[in-house]
Amino acid sequence: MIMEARNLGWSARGKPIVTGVDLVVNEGETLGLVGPNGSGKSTLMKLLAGIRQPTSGSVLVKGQALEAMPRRAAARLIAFLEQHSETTEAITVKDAVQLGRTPWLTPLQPWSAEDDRIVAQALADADMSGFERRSWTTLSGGERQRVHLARALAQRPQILLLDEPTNHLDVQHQLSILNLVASLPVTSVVALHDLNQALSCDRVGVMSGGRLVALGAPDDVLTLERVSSVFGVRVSIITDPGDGARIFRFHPAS
Ligand SMILES: Nc1ncnc2c1ncn2[C@@H]1O[C@H](COP(=O)(O)OP(=O)(O)OP(=O)(O)O)[C@@H](O)[C@H]1O
Repeated sequence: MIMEARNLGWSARGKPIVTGVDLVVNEGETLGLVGPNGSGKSTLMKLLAGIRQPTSGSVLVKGQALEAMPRRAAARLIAFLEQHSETTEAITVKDAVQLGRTPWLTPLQPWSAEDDRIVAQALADADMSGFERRSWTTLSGGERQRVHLARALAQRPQILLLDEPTNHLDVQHQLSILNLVASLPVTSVVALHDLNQALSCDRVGVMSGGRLVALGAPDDVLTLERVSSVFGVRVSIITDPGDGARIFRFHPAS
């Protein structure tokens, strides 16, 4: 286990938004988080990232309380791609990705050729090589998303927390980012809206009404009954004749 949430909760002005989440994240796995709008996925991700303090319970990273961990130590372990990331507008793509190295730089260990290499690799992995000198303001929504991913990769974390990383991306880049995340030697927690994409995660957690209502292997968790009741739709499954994979189709409930 690399990360654990124990009875984790967060309330806003007394209103519970995330309640009683117990979650063990296994080292090396890709854990998908799904759930309807407003079910608490982003709030849970922010709690796991340590940028929101729990109003109950705790998050442990490698057995240590995240709340008590110095920011730099936490940033060496965890990188977070937020759903609505913002970056200072005057910045270039290279500057934005270089920011990912910040937790690793010290007066005794200043910027080096190794940092240049890691930044170049992160840009290549996010398919943004060649954009280094471009100003952030000139990028499209999908390109911005890929720069944010490159920044998170340049952080060389042990845990990647990605909140809707495929947002704004064309299908080719959606697939390449999910394949990349699965192939990296890191632990990933990924909030997703596409349930077909969630099927390819190692495990899936389902949020509903601020609670984690199911957790396990995708086929066990994403049953027709659960998808139908949690998302309020009628669901059917078709099988891809090419590889036998299951594919969800959704229909209005009535
Ligand atoms: N600071 C806040 N104050 C009040 N309510 C909040 C606050 N932050 C989140 N909420 C509410 O908590 C609920 C959960 O929000 P959250 O963003 O975690 O959901 P989500 O599952 O990520 O949704 P989506 O799929 O739409 O991104 C929503 O109803 C939201 O309006």
